[in-house]
Amino acid sequence: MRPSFSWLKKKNSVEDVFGEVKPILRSALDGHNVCVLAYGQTGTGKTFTMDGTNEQPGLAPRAIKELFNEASTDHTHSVTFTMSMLEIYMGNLKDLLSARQSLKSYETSAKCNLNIQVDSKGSVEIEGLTEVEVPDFTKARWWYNKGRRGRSTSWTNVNETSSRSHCLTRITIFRRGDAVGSKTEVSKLWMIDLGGSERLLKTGAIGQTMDEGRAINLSLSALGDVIAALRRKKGHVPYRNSKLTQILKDSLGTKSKVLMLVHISPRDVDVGETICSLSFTKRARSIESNRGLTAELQKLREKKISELEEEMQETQENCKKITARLQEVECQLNENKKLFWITNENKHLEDIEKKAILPLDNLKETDATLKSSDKHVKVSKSSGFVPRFMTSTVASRQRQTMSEKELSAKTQSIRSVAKNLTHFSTSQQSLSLSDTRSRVLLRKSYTKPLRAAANCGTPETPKRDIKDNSLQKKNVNDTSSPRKKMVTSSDPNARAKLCHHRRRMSSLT
Ligand SMILES: Nc1ncnc2c1ncn2[C@@H]1O[C@H](COP(=O)(O)OP(=O)(O)OP(=O)(O)O)[C@@H](O)[C@H]1O
Repeated sequence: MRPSFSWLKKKNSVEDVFGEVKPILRSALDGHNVCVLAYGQTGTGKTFTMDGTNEQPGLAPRAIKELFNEASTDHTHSVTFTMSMLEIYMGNLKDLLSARQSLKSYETSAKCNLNIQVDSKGSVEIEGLTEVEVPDFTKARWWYNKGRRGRSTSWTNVNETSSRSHCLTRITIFRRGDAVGSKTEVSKLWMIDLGGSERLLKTGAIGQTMDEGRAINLSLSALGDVIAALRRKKGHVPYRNSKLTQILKDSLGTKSKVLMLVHISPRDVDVGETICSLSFTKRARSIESNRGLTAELQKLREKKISELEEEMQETQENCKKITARLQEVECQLNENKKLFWITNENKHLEDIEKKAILPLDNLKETDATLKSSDKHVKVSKSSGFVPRFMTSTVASRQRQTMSEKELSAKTQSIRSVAKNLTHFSTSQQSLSLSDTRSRVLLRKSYTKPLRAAANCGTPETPKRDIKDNSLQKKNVNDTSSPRKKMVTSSDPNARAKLCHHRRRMSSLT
């Protein structure tokens, strides 16, 4: 079950890895806050890399030793160190160097749930956390081993001694110049063994072990969010989303230096987790630091960033206002559209009403137009100025005669329909109907055939209309027959209204 680490031993011993860590320790001694993180899938050797063994010490003891070595070579400053160790277990802070740290239960331990404070300068401090002075490497190593023993571990499918928490070791460096009146510079070196990111199904974690795994995954994703915000140079960095990021607030920002060691598994079955780990660290790597910038340039850069942020906020507010105004205008437009349609509908109905009352006038106009076009054709023909290619052939003359015949048939049919309508409008006026809607319906049913006759291009349709209208004409003229035969409509509503009027009429006569 356990992955093989023989390849790691050969190619990357802890000593090789430490070679990469060394330069950043110098920065810590120079006054920068430094953070060394061991990140990766569970069981890939984070704890081993950080702690090591007695024979082969890990990065943390090596780093502490290196700090003492460097400090001893600095003859212009006096450097002292203090050390603290804590564990973030299920969102709680546990002081690993406290005298009572051996208590396993988090409820009974007084040194649990320590408060995180940020001072006016933005420096993070953990209230009540044990801070021991370490005069030399031997003492420091002793404290470190003590702290390690207090960590919470559990058995999982992947790791027999899986760390169920994040372990943070802090070395605070006090550096004071030998000159009289010189100030003490304080910087921090964090060495962090992060809990392993894990797929709960794979680790087979249940109960409390599963909750621990979930808590670790949550805080790792909070760390990912902070990294993403720093990378995008967002105004707001979500440090407060987890205890881990709250504690590291002053050591993960732009003024600090971060080194992340990624641990991956060599097994094929872990390729998914390996890709996740690598893409996480790729994002972390793309955070731009202020390295190489002078203090003046840094100030300018920060000023510019805050200006741009303000501008962005202003633009966003303007954008909101414009969107609201746009919505208002859209509402107004819809109302206007509705009004327009209502008005137009009424006008349309009025037009229909007018056309139905005066169909003969329109007909006369149509007739006159037809006659004038006839005249025009005759004039053009008699003038004799038609070019040769425009003179009609026998076939075209035949077509023209046929279309003239069709046109005259149409005119005849329109005239007969109009006559019927005149009859109808006269009788309708005499009816003195009170319901205007039924009047409109009646007119509609009569103007339909008229329009159909005028629009239809086929000669059959007018014929049918003529037939219908002649029948209606007959009914109108036939005084002996009852009036109900006079009007027919396909609309059942209109029929009902007509019956009503017919009853009224019969009561009158
Ligand atoms: N380079 C190595 N050489 C020899 N053994 C190793 C090496 N790295 C890890 N191991 C062994 O593999 C096992 C798992 O390693 P370790 O506990 O350090 O993993 P981890 O990533 O810290 O896991 P978790 O996240 O679950 O705490 C341990 O028994 C450890 O001794």
